[in-house]
Amino acid sequence: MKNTATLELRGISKTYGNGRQVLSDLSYTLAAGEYVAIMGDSGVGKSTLLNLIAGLDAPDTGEIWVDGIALSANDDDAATRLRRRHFGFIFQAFHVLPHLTLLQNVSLPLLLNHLPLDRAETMLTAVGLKGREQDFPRQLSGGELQRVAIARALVHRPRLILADEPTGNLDPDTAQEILQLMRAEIKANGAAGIIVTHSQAAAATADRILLLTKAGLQPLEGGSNA
Ligand SMILES: Nc1ncnc2c1ncn2[C@@H]1O[C@H](COP(=O)(O)OP(=O)(O)OP(=O)(O)O)[C@@H](O)[C@H]1O
Repeated sequence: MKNTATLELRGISKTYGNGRQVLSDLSYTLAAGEYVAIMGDSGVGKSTLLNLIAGLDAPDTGEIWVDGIALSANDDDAATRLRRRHFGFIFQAFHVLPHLTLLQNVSLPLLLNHLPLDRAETMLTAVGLKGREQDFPRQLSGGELQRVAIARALVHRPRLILADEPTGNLDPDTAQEILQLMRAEIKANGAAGIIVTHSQAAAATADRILLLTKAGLQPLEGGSNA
């Protein structure tokens, strides 16, 4: 493993077409094995930041480096390969595919990355869906679907896990179990993770809590520091 930061943000700025500047000259470095929560007022730009890191949108200025590779230096194919192999997304927008069984859905990142498929079943069990492998997404509740999305995001042991309100539609006990699973996966794989959340309980499962304001990302007390 290269001895570089897993994620490095250098002077990121983003203004939307309507002239609204959301992020201004934001810099931050996330090391391998680090798990941070980002909190902040509604509209401050948390999802915008996560979308930029995910490569779903491009910053106006600045660079985003993942494992020593600049995202902007990648052509589209290379960026897609990097994301597919190294990223795990837990976003509301990343729907579970309706025509695939749960097992097929969770197997997808393994298939695309030519990895052994057996971990798909393990991950479904880890999120409490053992015995539901052959079910289709339409047979699941919203919370169960979210757990499938989480299993799919973690199954290929990504280097960088990005989660936007991952437990928003889970009951508190299940949310805690899933958050601890996310944390355990990040730590076991020497990955890095960012969770964006309004929930203090969810944020407290990260190593550190960062507050996003107009001034940038500032540390806040309250992470688990474990
Ligand atoms: N595609 C877009 N076009 C124009 N403005 C946008 C776009 N996406 C987001 N915004 C604006 O940018 C600002 C930041 O939005 P963002 O979703 O990043 O905030 P957030 O901190 O994640 O908020 P919340 O906690 O409410 O989810 C908001 O004022 C929003 O209206």
